[in-house]
Amino acid sequence: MILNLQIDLQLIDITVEVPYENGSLTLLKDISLCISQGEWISIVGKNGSGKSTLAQLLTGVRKASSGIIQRGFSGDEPIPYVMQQEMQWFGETPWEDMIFLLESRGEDVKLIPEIIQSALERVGIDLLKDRPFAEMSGGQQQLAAIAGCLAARTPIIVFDEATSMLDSTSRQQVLAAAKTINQQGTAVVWLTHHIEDLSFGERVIALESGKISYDDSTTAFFYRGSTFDLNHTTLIKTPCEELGFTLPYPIQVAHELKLKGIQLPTLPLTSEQLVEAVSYLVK
Ligand SMILES: Nc1ncnc2c1ncn2[C@@H]1O[C@H](COP(=O)(O)OP(=O)(O)OP(=O)(O)O)[C@@H](O)[C@H]1O
Repeated sequence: MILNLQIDLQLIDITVEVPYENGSLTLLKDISLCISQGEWISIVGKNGSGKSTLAQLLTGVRKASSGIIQRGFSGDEPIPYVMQQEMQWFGETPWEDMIFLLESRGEDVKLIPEIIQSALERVGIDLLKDRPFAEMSGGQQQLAAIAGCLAARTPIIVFDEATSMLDSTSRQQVLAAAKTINQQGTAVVWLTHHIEDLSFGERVIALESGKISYDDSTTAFFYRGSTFDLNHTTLIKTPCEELGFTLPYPIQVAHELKLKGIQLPTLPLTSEQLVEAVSYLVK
């Protein structure tokens, strides 16, 4: 595998077009972005904005019509792609799949069982190691995919609306497992239209009609530019609101407090962070 850990994965002026009726349809236009090793990037956009097309481009499932992709630290192996459904496996069970994955990456055969067992335990599905994927739930399959990445120490993984169909417990399990591999150094690209998911990463890229309309920090996405008049009418919207999404509840509360003249010591993204910021004020 060719890996250059110093170099970002770069998309430069990428356009994706498909044949449509008598001409062509542009799905992505002038996309330029860099992904660094170990980053967690959230890509957000409404239905049809081009998120899956971008995910397919990053994972190599789809080719660009024009532009350049420099794979940098992500190397030349296929990038794991976790979706709601129709995941691709090399074996019938997690154990078989991970054996294939590690052998194909040249891992020492004697160490493979221990590495797999440890990865399965870390994401909490060691008891399902011999269960056929066809008999596993969507969340269990996603955890199996994450265990594979953990075992193989893959440099990057792409999640495309992966948790949309999961109940809240499975969703939290998948997000926590994704955070584990990210902390271990795997870059995570998390595509979603669930605005609450964005608090897991520090950077947000927003897509609108196949173009990048925002690429900056998560905090700025929820707080930048927001000003109100005395009737609570928004004078300038945040990038999140500009995109047509409602601010998550803890962030709405922080904006309301600011409007009432109460400045929190930090800008919270989650309920837990809001509680912490308010507790600091009332100490
Ligand atoms: N092969 C194709 N031919 C014509 N239109 C296509 C094709 N593939 C995708 N599209 C259109 O391109 C747009 C972007 O699709 P894409 O699946 O990337 O969006 P998305 O942001 O992932 O949407 P969603 O959140 O609904 O999954 C959509 O309007 C879709 O209908």
